[in-house]
Amino acid sequence: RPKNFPPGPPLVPVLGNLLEMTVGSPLEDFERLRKTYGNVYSLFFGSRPAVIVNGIKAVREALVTNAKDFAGRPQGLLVADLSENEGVILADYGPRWKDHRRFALTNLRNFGMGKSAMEEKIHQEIKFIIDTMDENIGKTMSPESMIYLATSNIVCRVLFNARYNQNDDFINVIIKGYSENAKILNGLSSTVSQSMFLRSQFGHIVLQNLYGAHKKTRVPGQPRDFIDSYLDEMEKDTEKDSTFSEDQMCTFVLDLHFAGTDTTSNTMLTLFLYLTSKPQMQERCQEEIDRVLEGKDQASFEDRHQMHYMQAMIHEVQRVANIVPLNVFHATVVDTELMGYSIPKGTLVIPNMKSVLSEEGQWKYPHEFNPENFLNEQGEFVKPEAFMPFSTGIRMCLGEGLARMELFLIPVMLLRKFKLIWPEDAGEPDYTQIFGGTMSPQPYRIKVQPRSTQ
Ligand code: HEM
Repeated sequence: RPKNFPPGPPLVPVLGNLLEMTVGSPLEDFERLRKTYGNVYSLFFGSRPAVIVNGIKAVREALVTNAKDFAGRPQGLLVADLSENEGVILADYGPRWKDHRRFALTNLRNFGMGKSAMEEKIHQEIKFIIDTMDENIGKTMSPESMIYLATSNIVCRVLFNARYNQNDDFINVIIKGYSENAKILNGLSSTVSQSMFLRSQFGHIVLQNLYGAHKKTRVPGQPRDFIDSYLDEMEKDTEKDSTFSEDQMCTFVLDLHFAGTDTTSNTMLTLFLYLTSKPQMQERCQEEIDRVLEGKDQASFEDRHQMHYMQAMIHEVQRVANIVPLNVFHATVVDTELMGYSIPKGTLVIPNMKSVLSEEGQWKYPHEFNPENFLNEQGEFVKPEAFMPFSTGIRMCLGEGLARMELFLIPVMLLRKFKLIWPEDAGEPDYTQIFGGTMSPQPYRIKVQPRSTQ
């Protein structure tokens, strides 16, 4: 270890600390090592050093106080190499990332994020979910593909001004590939061919179908969606060192679609798992929803301020679901310091989000599922500082506004109409998660009944 580098377990030649890690589920290893070496420690994956950052104090010092120093993405990991530093999620800190992040934020807002225009897009998709659930009344169903389709379509409406059906190629090829891709996004395991296949398929679909069609029908300066806007930007920015290009656009659009679909749907699926298997909590949400929405056709995002328990339930699910458990890996862009240790430029940095989302001292009930974690003594919704499933600092999730709208409107509208029942023959609910770059719940089925009050 370099001088004043964070401590860690002894190194084995060639392997470094790889023998310390359990393949497929390193989260418990990270927690065990934290107890021995403290909140900032180091591990060597082969010869590559990594610093694991735990607990709110250290995570904030890295990602907020020293935000720029820690805003890079590791280079030389398999998946980052494949995307050749394109897109936004894995792009290293620099002009290309900055331009595209700014473009994404501006256009998400222009196409409705945080506004009623986005609520409308979400409500249109909710109608399709309700139709699917109506068709399944009295039966048991797996909610997985229904939820994936809805979250994918909400992002597609913004990116391409389009939605897809269950049988479209787009959904079959892309969405099914995501569960594999999520596991390799951080380069933890290496189904590289899968990722390459996915990227080339997606590139093909975007370039051949969407891009071509957009080019023919667009009116410059009057963008209908992200792709039109990107084309405007490419025309505007004709300087040699422009960071906007056709190739770049493909990865960028894939990034936004992937980031917006996989995370949101796995969170939503976890929410439905808890709502279905904890009927008393479900009923308490429904009482609140009925009271606040009385006389209204549909919920609006503003209604959340009157729905303290529902909000607490959603946030508690996000806390325990810990959907992006090791964040997206960061890297230092200069020689810097963290909690008194020296961290050289280019070091891989892994913020361990679980260590914050269940940190003792930050939560009333750090180790159990309990919406009271987000309620004060008056029963009002409060958000503790340690709630950071979207990360924090200058690289934090740029789709939080959209995700929060979906995570509120979809369950509220469904709980208003349907009772979700844990099937009698389903056995005990299994809350253990499947580990990956994005965590997912174990597959489960629900039984759907119309609400008697409706
Ligand atoms: C529940 C849903 C979501 C969760 C939990 C989530 C979480 C995260 C996390 C932890 C990061 C890494 C931040 C960092 O590196 O410090 C991230 C990055 C990102 N997210 Fe999300 N996200 C969600 C939904 C979305 C949605 C809906 C979109 C867009 C449509 C989106 C787009 C992105 C993008 C583009 C990045 C990369 C930002 C950058 O590198 O500068 N996410 N997200």
